[in-house]
Amino acid sequence: MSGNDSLARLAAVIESRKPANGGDPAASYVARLFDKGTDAILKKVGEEATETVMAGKDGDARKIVYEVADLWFHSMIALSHFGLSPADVIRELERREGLSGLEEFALRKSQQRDGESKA
Ligand SMILES: N=c1c2ncn([C@@H]3O[C@H](COP(=O)(O)OP(=O)(O)OP(=O)(O)O)[C@@H](O)[C@H]3O)c2ncn1[C@@H]1O[C@H](COP(=O)(O)O)[C@@H](O)[C@H]1O
Repeated sequence: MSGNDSLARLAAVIESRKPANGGDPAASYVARLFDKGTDAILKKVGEEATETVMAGKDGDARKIVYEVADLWFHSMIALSHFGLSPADVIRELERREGLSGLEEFALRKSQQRDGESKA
């Protein structure tokens, strides 16, 4: 079983918790978060990112995995809220495959300079 399969299965469960798909805030954590709306969803992403940083500072491998799982889970709820899916993120990572971050940075800077000189 690949990680992509688990992410796709979780994404389908998250999708099923949307109000339009009959998600019940009384019975589901995900449905409750969708019901609370954008600010609540983004707040959870921020909290879990902070908790990931704290776990990293502690250097505790078990805690890091636990907090990153929370962060991925809440990021997936945010993606779904905005009509996106893990497949969109995976496509973007695949697009970047083999392109060094330093090369990409240099390319972006030169495109910005070109844009500025044309303006
Ligand atoms: N992977 C998760 C998952 N990870 C974390 N959580 C919940 O996310 C909530 C927020 O976590 P926090 O650590 O912030 O804890 P908290 O309860 O807010 O408390 P504080 O720390 O803020 O005081 C907790 O209630 C966790 O149980 C999750 N809830 C659900 N899932 C998956 O989503 C599926 C659907 O869940 P329901 O919509 O609830 O059926 C489940 O079958 C799981 O596969």
